[in-house]
Amino acid sequence: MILDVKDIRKSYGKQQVLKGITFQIKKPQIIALVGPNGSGKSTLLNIITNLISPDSGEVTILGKSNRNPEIFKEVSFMQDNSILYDYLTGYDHLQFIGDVQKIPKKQILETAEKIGITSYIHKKVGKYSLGMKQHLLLTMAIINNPKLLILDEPLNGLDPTSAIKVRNLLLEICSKGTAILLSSHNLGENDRVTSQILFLKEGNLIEEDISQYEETSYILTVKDLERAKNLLGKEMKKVEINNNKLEIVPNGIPLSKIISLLDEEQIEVKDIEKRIRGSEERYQEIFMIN
Ligand SMILES: Nc1ncnc2c1ncn2[C@@H]1O[C@H](COP(=O)(O)OP(=O)(O)OP(=O)(O)O)[C@@H](O)[C@H]1O
Repeated sequence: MILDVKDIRKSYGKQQVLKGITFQIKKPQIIALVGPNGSGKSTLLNIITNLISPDSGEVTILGKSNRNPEIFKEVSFMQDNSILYDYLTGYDHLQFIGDVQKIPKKQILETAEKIGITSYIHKKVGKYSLGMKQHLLLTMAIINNPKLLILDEPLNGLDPTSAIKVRNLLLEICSKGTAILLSSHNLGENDRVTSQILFLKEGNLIEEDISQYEETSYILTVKDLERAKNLLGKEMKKVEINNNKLEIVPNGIPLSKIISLLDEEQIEVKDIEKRIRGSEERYQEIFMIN
């Protein structure tokens, strides 16, 4: 077991932010923690990493209590950039962690190279852009090759190129045996890297596998709707007529096959629209946004 969170409760004054949060991470995988602003994501991550105490409940990481300082050799937490010192360089920050955790300089420089911060590593952090700070924070979080990596909004402030790079890096780190728990508002990005989502709603957790609800569908404008529906209905997971268009959930059957089936019956396709139902749609259902 990598992470075992049991019945965590936390209130600030009369506001009950977490009402009994329980979940586990059993194997290396990427899990996203999702919820509206103020839903308690940071509070939960801060409790898991023992930065704040819960009112009740327990967190066990790799078989040890999260209050045991030993675990932080194998767990990293990437927080927001307020923990950085403007008057120190990126390398100063990395060296500090390296000294505390006895990480060789070579490993520090290799990690910096991998993330792509080498060109500005000796500049003062006060001169860094938001994206450069995010990259430094990520380097700081992974230099000890943690077994559990916890990231609060890792893609915040990154341009698309950097976000893709970080996403690929997270997938690579995970494939080498690190479990990753991240909070993120970027739902489309989450779908690309995560296998599981923890939706935090009104202090409770709704835990879901993305594969449960991720679905590709095609909306086809065709000449002969009924005939097309009867033809494809036998082979596809779902075929419906909505607003004079054919909605198809193909269940793995490629679009080219759909087109050729229709073509064989001389049914003309005038337009095709692809829709991917992912965590964004699920988020709307859970948090009832119209
Ligand atoms: N130290 C504190 N004292 C009082 N209330 C707090 C404290 N920290 C957080 N809160 C309140 O607890 C709730 C949850 O805050 P938290 O920062 O955990 O949410 P979040 O989901 O991380 O939000 P965001 O997406 O905006 O970062 C909010 O209503 C917040 O105002």
